[in-house]
Amino acid sequence: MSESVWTDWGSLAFKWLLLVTIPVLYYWIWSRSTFVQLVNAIPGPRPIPFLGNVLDLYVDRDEFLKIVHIDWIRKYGSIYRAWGGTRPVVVISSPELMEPILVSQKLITKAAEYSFLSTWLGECMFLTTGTRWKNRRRLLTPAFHFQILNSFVDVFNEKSFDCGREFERAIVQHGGKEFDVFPIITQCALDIICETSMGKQTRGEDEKALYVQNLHRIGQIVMERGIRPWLRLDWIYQFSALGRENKRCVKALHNFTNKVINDRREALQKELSSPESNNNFNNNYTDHSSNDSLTSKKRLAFLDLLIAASENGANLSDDDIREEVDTVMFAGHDTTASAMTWFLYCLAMHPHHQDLVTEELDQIFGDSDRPCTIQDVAELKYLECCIKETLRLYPSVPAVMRYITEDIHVGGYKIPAGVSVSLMIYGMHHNPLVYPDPQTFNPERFLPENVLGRHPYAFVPFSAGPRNCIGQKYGLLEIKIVLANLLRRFRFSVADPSKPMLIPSSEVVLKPKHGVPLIVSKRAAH
Ligand code: HEM
Repeated sequence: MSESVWTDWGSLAFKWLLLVTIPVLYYWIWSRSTFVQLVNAIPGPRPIPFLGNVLDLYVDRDEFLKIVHIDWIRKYGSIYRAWGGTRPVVVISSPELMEPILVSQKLITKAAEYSFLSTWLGECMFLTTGTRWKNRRRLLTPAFHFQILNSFVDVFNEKSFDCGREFERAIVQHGGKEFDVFPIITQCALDIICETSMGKQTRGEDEKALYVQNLHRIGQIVMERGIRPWLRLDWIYQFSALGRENKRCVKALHNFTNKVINDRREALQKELSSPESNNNFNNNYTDHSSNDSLTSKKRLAFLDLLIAASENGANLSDDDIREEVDTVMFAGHDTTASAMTWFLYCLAMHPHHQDLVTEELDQIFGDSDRPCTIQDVAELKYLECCIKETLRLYPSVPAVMRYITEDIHVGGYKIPAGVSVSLMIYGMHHNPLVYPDPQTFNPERFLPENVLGRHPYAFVPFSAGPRNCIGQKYGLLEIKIVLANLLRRFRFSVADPSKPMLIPSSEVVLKPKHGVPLIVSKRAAH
């Protein structure tokens, strides 16, 4: 063998040695850094080099939820850490430890994991931070003012009556047997957000079905990407099957919202150019940061407010508008649809509590078919307890995450800047130290006398602090009116009440993995 062959072999072996040695050396130095030592001072599952705890979490979506929200909290306590490759996440599940992070005016930056949503939602209010977030939040807050919400009550009633008619059709179609109620409720919630916040929209059934299908899939894609660290890298992700599917879903979702915006612009143009128009639209847009303007001018609903703002000099491009519309279309119906579906499921599994809700409804409405009013809503106390207990057991958003921008101390540990913190709403709501017998559906937990003494951050389905849910009041009002109208007319039950309660699938919004099959029957005299 010639000398040059040996030299080639030698240089190849040397290159391989370097290729292995450099990452190992880098990892060894990194693992001794103060950052890693501080994170590892917090208890948590044992990580393996380079992969961290990824293999522990390479499981099905419902199994994932059980591991991170139940098993590891039980094992390591209300604060634990886990490694997604070389990225740490500190996981918190007690009200005392969550409070300082939720109320902080500084810790308002979303964790890097949210960037998986950015091909779809761009730099919308939900994802962005700093001045951009503050400006957007201030611009959009008036669209959720109680005067606006009161004007939506008719739509909430009308759409819940439509939903009732869908249920009647489905009862006949399924011969009185079980059927999945989730699609019917989702349709109702989507119609409501389209008609309230987006102006009157008449979107076709196929179009809406396709939107919901793509939305559902993108929620799953984001979770799947989150538990595969190699897919965090955009240049790998975009060529992967999941990345290509992501692109297809986003295109379809944007098509839908672009049509929503264009149709509304056209409708407004027609209104403005009609002889009866008194050009209220542009006159009604004001910078709501001044209190005078709050009282002096009529308010605009969400999309009208965005369009008016862009036409009146606010710094809002067409993409900016689409991103906010995408966010509110999704956040404003997927969350309420999930909450209403889980509610019907909980009452179907617990007929005694359903009886108490219907007794309350019968006292207020009797046999009348009249719509539900804001005054009725205030009287529906037991219904509200059941809604809260549903949101405790099945919070539509199971966790919120923050990026820690400066070192903080929580629970006796120093969390260094650069870490992601996950605030486990689902985990805390199921933590036996916070709620005794947490798996049991018990709406009495939310009677005023039983709430006394409970930590104010023990129940946070809408998050809390500066980045809480902007649509909280909207969502609760919608849920109450729709559910009141449905329970006035229908009874919900399950074929086999002895089955254990369903475990949800961990997605951006908590979903029933295989739908929620219920038996729906018409109540006597309704
Ligand atoms: C059951 C109903 C709802 C639940 C449980 C819920 C829950 C939440 C939670 C937990 C957050 C904080 C997310 C985070 O920090 O990552 C949030 C934010 C948000 N929600 Fe809701 N939501 C609901 C309904 C709605 C509705 C009806 C709308 C709009 C019509 C809406 C719009 C938003 C927006 C725009 C944000 C981002 C706020 C910001 O970052 O400043 N939500 N929601």
